[in-house]
Amino acid sequence: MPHATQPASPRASLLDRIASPADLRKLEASELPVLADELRNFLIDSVSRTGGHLSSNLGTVELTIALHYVFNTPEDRIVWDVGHQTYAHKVLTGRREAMAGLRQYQGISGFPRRCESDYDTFGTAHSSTSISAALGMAEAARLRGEDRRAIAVIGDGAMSAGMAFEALNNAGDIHDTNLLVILNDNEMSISPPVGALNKHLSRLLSGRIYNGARKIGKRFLENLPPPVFELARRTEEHVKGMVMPGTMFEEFGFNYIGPIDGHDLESLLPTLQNLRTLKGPQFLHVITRKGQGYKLAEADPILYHGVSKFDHTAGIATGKDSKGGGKLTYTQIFGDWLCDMAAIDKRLVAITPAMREGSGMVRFAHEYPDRYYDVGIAEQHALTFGAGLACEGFKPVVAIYSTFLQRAYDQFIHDVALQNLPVMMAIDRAGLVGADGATHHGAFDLSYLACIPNLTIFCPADENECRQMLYTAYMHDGPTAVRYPRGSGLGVTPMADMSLMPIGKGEIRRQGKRTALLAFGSMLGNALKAGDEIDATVANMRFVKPIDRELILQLAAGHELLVTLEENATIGGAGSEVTRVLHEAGLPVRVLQIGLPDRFIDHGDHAQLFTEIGLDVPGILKRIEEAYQPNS
Ligand SMILES: Cc1ncc(C[n+]2csc(CCOP(=O)(O)OP(=O)(O)O)c2C)c(N)n1
Ligand SMILES: CC(=O)[C@@H](O)[C@H](O)COP(=O)(O)O
Ligand SMILES: [Mg+2]
Repeated sequence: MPHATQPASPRASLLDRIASPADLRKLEASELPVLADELRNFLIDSVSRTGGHLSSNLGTVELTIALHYVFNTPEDRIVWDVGHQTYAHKVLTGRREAMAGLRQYQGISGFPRRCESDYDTFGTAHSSTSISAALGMAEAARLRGEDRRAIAVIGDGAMSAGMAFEALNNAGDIHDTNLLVILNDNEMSISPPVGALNKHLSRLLSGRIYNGARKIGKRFLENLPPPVFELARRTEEHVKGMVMPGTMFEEFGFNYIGPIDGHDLESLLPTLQNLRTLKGPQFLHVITRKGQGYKLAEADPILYHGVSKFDHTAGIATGKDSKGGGKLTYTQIFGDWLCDMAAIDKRLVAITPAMREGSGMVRFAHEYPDRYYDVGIAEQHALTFGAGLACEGFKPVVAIYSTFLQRAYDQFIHDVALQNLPVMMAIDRAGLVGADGATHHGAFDLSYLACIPNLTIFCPADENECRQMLYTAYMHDGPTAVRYPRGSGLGVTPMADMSLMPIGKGEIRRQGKRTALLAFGSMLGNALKAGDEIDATVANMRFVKPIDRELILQLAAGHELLVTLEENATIGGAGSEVTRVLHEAGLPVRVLQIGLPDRFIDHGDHAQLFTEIGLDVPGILKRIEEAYQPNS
């Protein structure tokens, strides 16, 4: 079954013949394993040049080929969950050349996007949306009397989210909806899978022998006329009930088939061909391997889940930090602080919704396994679970990416903040994240958090401030959020000692004239540089809530123009808080709000994106200069 391990061949002959799935369908089925080799080699080479989500893509090469070969795409709709496994799909749907610009500035996205191709039926990147979206498409076809299929391809990690179950619950109840759910089970999330669902899937895997026998039976059953088929199917369920409990997917009303080997085209093709003819909700369980065909990724699928550019013959040097360029990252500062804090306070418990590596919790998980909770892709549950722990006197720290916190908004308001519970959120990836792009930028957290009562919001401007703020937030008796960006900061080495910071107090970092720059968090560095250029006052505001009203009024009294700087949407963010304070005080000072514009920002290098939207130093200076123009 395993095929390629070598770098890309420059003359990938079958691949050369494919500009679209229509070309793919002209190949003989017997040629497809060779195509899979070529495609896999191409992906290894291509991702080594651009960076990207390697392991998941290598695991879905055969499945992608089989789906486009059997189904009439794009008429039949494939919805890829998360969409981090769509590189083979991109190549087969006319974007082979464009892969050179994958995740690069102005290049194609690392995820499916409707604006990129007709074959990208639904934009994804936040997980567990595929079944809902595909169900909507299947229902649209049914309502219009159109004969086409909708297929959701969802991973075992993504399957653990509540939203996937909400969709199953709905879909299994609509008997004549032509929905096919394909569970791509590689027994991995980003990290090893967790939870009872995972155990259920493992039990299904261990029932292979039974299922193998069942598959043969199914081929026979499918050739029977419908009434006899139905009777036989019920008999089969009865027999199965005696052998092993029904799969939970059958209990949800799906016809469950599998598990089958997702790298074996000889199994995949006939199974999909059969499924294509079946009506009603179908569920196919395929087993794949993350990193399949690239030995280094097979051996360490976590390291190769998401990679920067690398030398594919040597692989990624383990331990190389691709996010901070060799400097200490905010994520590492959080991870170290968490362990230090846990050592001095036994009440500390830490929660991650499936982001152990990305959130810097590997060491904590190892050193404090009893106080570590990976709850799966379940942001909503993570917050309310933390609230429950806090009710009983524990001190939960929920580490969460800004973009994924969007999922848990009501849980934070209703379960944490309203009850004033001391749940601390360590919000990583706040601001622009770079190559993942619009779906992953932490663009909105200040806007959606600033309006919530009881919450204290910390914006560290450098690494040491981050450590001290994490400590201060943890010690605070109420809900707190510390937001910090992806990667490294100004390079200020954190002090080992931890001390409380005065809550709601900013500081003046540079005294100048005429213009005052009010920097929030990650914008301090550029504010100081811009301040030097024009001899402006620079304040490190530190808090968005409570905001330092006294400092704002003081700056307003001594300057002609206040400029707020934040790596968050300008609308509703920190700058809006500043203008609100000034408005309430009745001060007619001019304010220029600089932050993320009112549009979704694409992927690309962080510095390029900053230049594009004018958050770099020249951009800031230009906006200030314009503000002083007579008619501005
Ligand atoms: C709502 C949400 N939370 C977290 C993530 C981060 N994330 C991306 S892929 C992934 C693991 C997905 O596992 P699985 O669905 O099994 O796919 P695999 O990576 O194994 O191919 C996670 C947690 C996300 N994309 N969306
Ligand atoms: C697809 C997904 O959601 C994650 O894999 C994400 O790309 C990780 O981002 P970081 O690289 O910033 O951890
Ligand atoms: Mg998986």
